[in-house]
Amino acid sequence: MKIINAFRWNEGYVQPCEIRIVDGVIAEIGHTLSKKEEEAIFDAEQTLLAPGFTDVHVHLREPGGEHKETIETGTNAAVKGGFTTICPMPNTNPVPDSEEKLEELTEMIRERANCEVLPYVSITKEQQGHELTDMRALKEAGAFAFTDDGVGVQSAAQMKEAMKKASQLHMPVVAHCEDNSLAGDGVVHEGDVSKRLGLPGIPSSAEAVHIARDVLLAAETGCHYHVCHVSAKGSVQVIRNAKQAGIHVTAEVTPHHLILSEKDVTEDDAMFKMNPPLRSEEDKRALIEGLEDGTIDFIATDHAPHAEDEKKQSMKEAPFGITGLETAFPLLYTHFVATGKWSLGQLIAWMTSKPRKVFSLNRREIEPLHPATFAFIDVRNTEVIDRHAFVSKGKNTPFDGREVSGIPVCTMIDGKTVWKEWKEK
Ligand SMILES: NC(=O)N[C@@H](CC(=O)O)C(=O)O
Ligand SMILES: [Zn+2]
Repeated sequence: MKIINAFRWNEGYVQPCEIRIVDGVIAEIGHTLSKKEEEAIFDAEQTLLAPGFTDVHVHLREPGGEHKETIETGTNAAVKGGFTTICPMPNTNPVPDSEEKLEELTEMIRERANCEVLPYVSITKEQQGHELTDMRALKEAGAFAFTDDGVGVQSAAQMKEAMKKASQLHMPVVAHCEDNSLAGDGVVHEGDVSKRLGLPGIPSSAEAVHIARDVLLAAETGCHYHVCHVSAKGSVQVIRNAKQAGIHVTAEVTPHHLILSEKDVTEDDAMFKMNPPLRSEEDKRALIEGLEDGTIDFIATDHAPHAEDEKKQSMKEAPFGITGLETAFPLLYTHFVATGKWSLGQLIAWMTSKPRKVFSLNRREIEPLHPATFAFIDVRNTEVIDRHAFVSKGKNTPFDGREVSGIPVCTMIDGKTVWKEWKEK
């Protein structure tokens, strides 16, 4: 039994609060609680309490890519960033595409993870786009959802078949939307930046065409269709129209697509290489507007760690992807909340209740009977992002050197402290 003494966002205001935790669960909340003598007080140093964040799009690289990240280092990065639930993508080696492989992965997670990890499984075997996985068996083995993230499902017929099965199983199909015939060998957005740097471009249509195709298939099959990392204005328009037509489509956007654009890509620097690429200022504005009006449902990081030597290569050579777990909240807080564009409540919802609702996960609120699973945020001090200080193995970020506030300094899961930056008094 202990009492946390902190602040929380409540009915539109930041208010001081005290929370009594009994057996890892919130038992009572109030302005000042009457304390029993034996109760320990956890003084949260005037930090702000949020429910632990949920990120439904991360790459943990284990098995097969342990030089980039492991379940242990990736979940450490998660809890350092205030995340307590993360969903790793199946583009690992091997791909979790069978019951046995999913069970092996689940066992690794049980042994090595430091937060809740809900693994995706693939839509097609080895994510090759040839043969569908046994979706029913995978659901029964505990899959979170189906996706071939890392690549788009190129065949419309195959996507339709997958959606039909997923719909019968009441499981979402989660899509990395990219038509390879349009994306070609592009490495940056096709537009100003590809011309400026003389690099092959990925047009916005490579994404929007897949989304347009898929929302029609979702309408036909009744499937819950979720779009990964939306990056383009045309994609937002297609999703908005589909939602208006009553199609069950949901979507996520990353912090980097909300904060950066092709304008920030000033040289051939692979720290700015990710898929989908940073697009135009107009696209960025459409993403922000789409999130604000509910067309885009929530934020996901697409945490994509890579090794230093891989990302040292040129744009043409280096792999796509940047890390996100340790920088997401501070960047978004600094950029949108500290500037008054969003309320703290909006940002917290886009990182907790909204993704959890879309994927039918248990609610996480700061309310009695909910688990004591929190992110403690320091909103008074600022810090400079130092990629070398990341606990993730991936140091690949375009945000190195940025000054931020809103820093997660402690994370608690079921009443247990799993990450803390300040010293016990
Ligand atoms: N987003 C990326 O740029 N890269 C991801 C793959 C993906 O999410 O598409 C990766 O696995 O590295
Ligand atoms: Zn992807």
